[in-house]
Amino acid sequence: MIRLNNITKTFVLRDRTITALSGVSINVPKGKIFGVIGASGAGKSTLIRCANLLEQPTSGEVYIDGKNLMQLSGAELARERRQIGMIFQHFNLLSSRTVYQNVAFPLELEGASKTKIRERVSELLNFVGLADKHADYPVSLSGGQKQRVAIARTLAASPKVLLCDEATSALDPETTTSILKLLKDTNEKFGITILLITHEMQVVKAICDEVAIISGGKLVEQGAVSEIFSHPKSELAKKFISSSIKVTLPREYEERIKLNTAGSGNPIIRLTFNGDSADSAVLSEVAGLFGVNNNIITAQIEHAAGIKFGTILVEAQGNAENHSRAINYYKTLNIGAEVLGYV
Ligand SMILES: Nc1ncnc2c1ncn2[C@@H]1O[C@H](COP(=O)(O)OP(=O)(O)OP(=O)(O)O)[C@@H](O)[C@H]1O
Repeated sequence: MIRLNNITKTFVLRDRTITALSGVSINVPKGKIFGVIGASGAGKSTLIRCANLLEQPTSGEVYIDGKNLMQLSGAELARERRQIGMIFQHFNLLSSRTVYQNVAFPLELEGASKTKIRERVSELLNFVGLADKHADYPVSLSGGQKQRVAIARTLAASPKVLLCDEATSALDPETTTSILKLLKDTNEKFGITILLITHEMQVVKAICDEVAIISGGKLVEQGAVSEIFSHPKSELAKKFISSSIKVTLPREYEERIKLNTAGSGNPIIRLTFNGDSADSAVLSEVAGLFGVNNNIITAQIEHAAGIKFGTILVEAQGNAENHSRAINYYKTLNIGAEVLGYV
């Protein structure tokens, strides 16, 4: 549905030339949600803006639903762009229009009848959960509500494709979750293909089917989310994945490890689960097999595209010989086991 072919974009400034994108190709199948992740300055915004030619690539091709946008006349491109919705980090609502009038705007441009507008706007406001706010102005809405209006407005034009430019970056975590759910519902209910850019692996994990990782304007790695999470190849992919897992040893344990210079006692072990790890009741297994009981200190286990991964920090009890047997056993199950110290 969206195919960016060997896209290069250079910006020529007075004193230098910036290569924002260098030979980037991505292919987003119909009905999928595709995430592009990268750090600040990686080229994400430039890439998504190339997808509807808000930014004209220096070279390469942009196909939407089989049409090469770069070969279209101005009028044809304008028509095609109506099929490509876009939502932004800062919502871009019309402040002088009510919620209803914002959502009605694309339909008015199309010349739809008042009845058709009324029907469609009320359907969409129900869909985004804002039917009761129809007469309010954007200024009185929360960030999440504004983004809901922006999504409803974009859907009013019945797009085939939705481009999301850091759509949740200005929102708190709870609101982010609800907007991501709304995007997923939009994808499922209307079959809309979504291309989104983000700097957060949480967003990719929550709703994307496929992901591309970019850095310095180049594509580093791309594939199914389940594949990238289970077998990340690049250092950058590994870094983004670990940044979405925030498990740290409580200070009290750090102090105790520092004080225990003898290196004996109960080991504190970091168990790391990735897509290759056996999905078994491993903590009770090691208790049964080796007499090693584990006291869970802290843990974060996540799911992405059917893959379970994450980290558990445990204090292992029992004797030293059995600890190393248990550690070897974890390794046979592809569970990372690192001793952080002893308490
Ligand atoms: N209009 C422009 N003129 C000149 N340079 C630009 C322009 N737009 C982007 N760039 C440069 O291109 C590079 C990629 O920028 P881009 O905004 O695409 O990155 P990004 O990954 O979206 O970053 P962020 O997450 O900070 O928005 C940066 O070096 C940026 O300075």
